[in-house]
Amino acid sequence: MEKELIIKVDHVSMKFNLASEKFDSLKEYIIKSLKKQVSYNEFWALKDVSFEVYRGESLGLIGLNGSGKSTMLKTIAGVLKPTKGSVSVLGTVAPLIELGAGFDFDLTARENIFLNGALLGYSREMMNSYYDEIVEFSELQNFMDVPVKNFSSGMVSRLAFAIATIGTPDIMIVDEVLSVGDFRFQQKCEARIRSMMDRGTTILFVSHSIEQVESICNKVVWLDHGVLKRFGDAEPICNEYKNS
Ligand SMILES: Nc1ncnc2c1ncn2[C@@H]1O[C@H](COP(=O)(O)OP(=O)(O)OP(=O)(O)O)[C@@H](O)[C@H]1O
Repeated sequence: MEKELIIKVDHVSMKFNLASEKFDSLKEYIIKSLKKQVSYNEFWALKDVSFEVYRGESLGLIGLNGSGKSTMLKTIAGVLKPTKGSVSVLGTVAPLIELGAGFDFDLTARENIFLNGALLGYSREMMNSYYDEIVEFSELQNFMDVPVKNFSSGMVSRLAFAIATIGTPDIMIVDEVLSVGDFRFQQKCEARIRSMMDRGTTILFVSHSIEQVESICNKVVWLDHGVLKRFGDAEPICNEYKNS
């Protein structure tokens, strides 16, 4: 059977401009900025990165702190536009990047379920049909009418994970979220990710746990200072990474 291309990352480079001097106040920065007196250092977080992902694969991104993993995922999620090159994504994407980022902390958990659903592009009817499943998975049955500002960070993550993983998206981006919550809940999240993979969802996964990457992913991208160091089957690359 012909493999179906689902993501194509084509010669992607990403530049950030970092102000090269310190400012004592926002006012000083704005004035200097308007007078064009602010100088910037160019910083390339990704340098000419290319790889492809096929339907049903699960791709891990590995590399040291600051190597560009999150930046890469954000360009695939469409949050960042690459400075050079292009990213084509052929399917729906569920980004689990900053869990709880779309919450209004003054609203209750129940209200946030519908708010978050709307942000993810889901209708009220769809959220109604998934409501019980979200509550059950998050194990927050007794807290649905409590404002989210009173939740612990683990509770926020549980609710956000339960909302973000409803349905069967073509691609799911999982950035470090398996490190939230307690150990038992992490295992429950991992099981849910596996069942989505079984239903054909392609997973893009970032974790500092190389064991987790090895157990979930069959392909790996290894980034080193924004450069693609290795791309291919997970096992040999993870072994090389562990020994590096
Ligand atoms: N919005 C931004 N503005 C300026 N620099 C940025 C921005 N986002 C990321 N960077 C820089 O780009 C580099 C890559 O960051 P990125 O978050 O992609 O790395 P990472 O591999 O995910 O790191 P970690 O493992 O620590 O999460 C870092 O040096 C970071 O400081």
